[in-house]
Amino acid sequence: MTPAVTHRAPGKLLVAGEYAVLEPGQPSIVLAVDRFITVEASTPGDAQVVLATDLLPHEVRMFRGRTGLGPLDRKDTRHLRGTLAHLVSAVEVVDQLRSQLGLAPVPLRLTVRSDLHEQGTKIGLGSSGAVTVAAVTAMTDFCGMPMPPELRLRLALLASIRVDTGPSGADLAASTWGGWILYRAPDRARLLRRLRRDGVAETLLATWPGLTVRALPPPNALSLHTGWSGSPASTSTRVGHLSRTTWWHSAARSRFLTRSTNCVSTAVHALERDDPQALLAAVRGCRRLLSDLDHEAELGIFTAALTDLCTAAEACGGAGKPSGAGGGDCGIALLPSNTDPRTLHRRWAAAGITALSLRVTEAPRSPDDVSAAAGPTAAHRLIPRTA
Ligand SMILES: Nc1ncnc2c1ncn2[C@@H]1O[C@H](COP(=O)(O)OP(=O)(O)O)[C@@H](O)[C@H]1O
Ligand SMILES: C[C@@](O)(CCOP(=O)(O)OP(=O)(O)O)CC(=O)O
Repeated sequence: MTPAVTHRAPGKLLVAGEYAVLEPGQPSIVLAVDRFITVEASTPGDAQVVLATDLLPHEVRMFRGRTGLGPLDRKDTRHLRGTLAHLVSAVEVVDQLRSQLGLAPVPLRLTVRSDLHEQGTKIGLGSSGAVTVAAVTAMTDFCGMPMPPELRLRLALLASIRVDTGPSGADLAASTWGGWILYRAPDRARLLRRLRRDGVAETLLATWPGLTVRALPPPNALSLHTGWSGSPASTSTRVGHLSRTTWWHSAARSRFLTRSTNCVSTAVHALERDDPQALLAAVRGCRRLLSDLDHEAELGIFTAALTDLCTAAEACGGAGKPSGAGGGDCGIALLPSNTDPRTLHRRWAAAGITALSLRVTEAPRSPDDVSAAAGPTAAHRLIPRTA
């Protein structure tokens, strides 16, 4: 029996560039934190595929059909489009890749444990991205086809866009590499069309215009703090709403994209020069940008808790902003390292915000380890060890 393989992928926080990063080629800064989703890939009992996650009270046994996975018990059908959508898509993408490489599907059990939820409630650390990266990595290792990070990111992106072409994939990049990351997204709608036309293997190795991943140096003189607003928020609702507004089709959108690019560039230069004051100014700029977007497009980004979170960070001499789509979930604050964070945490507690004890995960050893530019040169790495 093939030995079980376990992989854990970290959650993420967005430092700069949210909403703008939805546009292919627009920059964002994302970082990975030390809360994880863990996926074990192992040999199942009597079904071809078994998915077990702590989000469901029972495991779901499945068969492999001509068009993908189906549940053995029809009562489980609803889970395939809901809670299990990302896991199912990850399995189907790896199955398609193996089939295109002339390899048989591998009997598979995936067992998932999430630390990105509090009592079953997501806290906004990118659980869909982390579960996809962890599942793809555990599966490809288990099947004897270990891959370099850039191919794992691409497989995870393909799995993700089969569920929804909306999300940028910034969470996938942070979960794949860890540390502070500069991320630009590819055109997901175009990728999905290509995936349907050419299949996984060919799409995986094509050039993906717009996609960039680069490691950034962490700031040395600032501490990072994360506050949980206590309420979960639906990112897809906000992103879907935005694309239907008149704002989306107006000149205001291109002004927003230009301002966002400037904010991210200022933050990147501040990180590269290790200039804490410049980074704080850039993060305050990101807060103002999101606030203007909120007013213009009426997205409900700034809840009372998220506004309090930012105000408290600035009152303590730092900078704060929502992380991601807002409306709830988390926000971040950066404080000068010589500032006692207890004042911030007291202010947050008074506003009903929970300070989460999170640290940035270890970064890639060198920026050269991070490259999403893998094209056809990576083809040989697809050939599995056991083939
Ligand atoms: N522990 C888990 N097990 C299986 N799937 C998960 C798990 N955590 C998240 N997911 C997938 O991610 C989806 C949640 O995505 P989303 O609402 O975007 O949350 P987040 O903001 O944390 O990414 C779930 O519906 C499910 O498909
Ligand atoms: C709006 C965004 O640019 C940032 C959203 O970040 P969130 O952290 O809100 O997303 P979830 O991981 O689903 O919680 C959308 C995106 O980049 O996909």
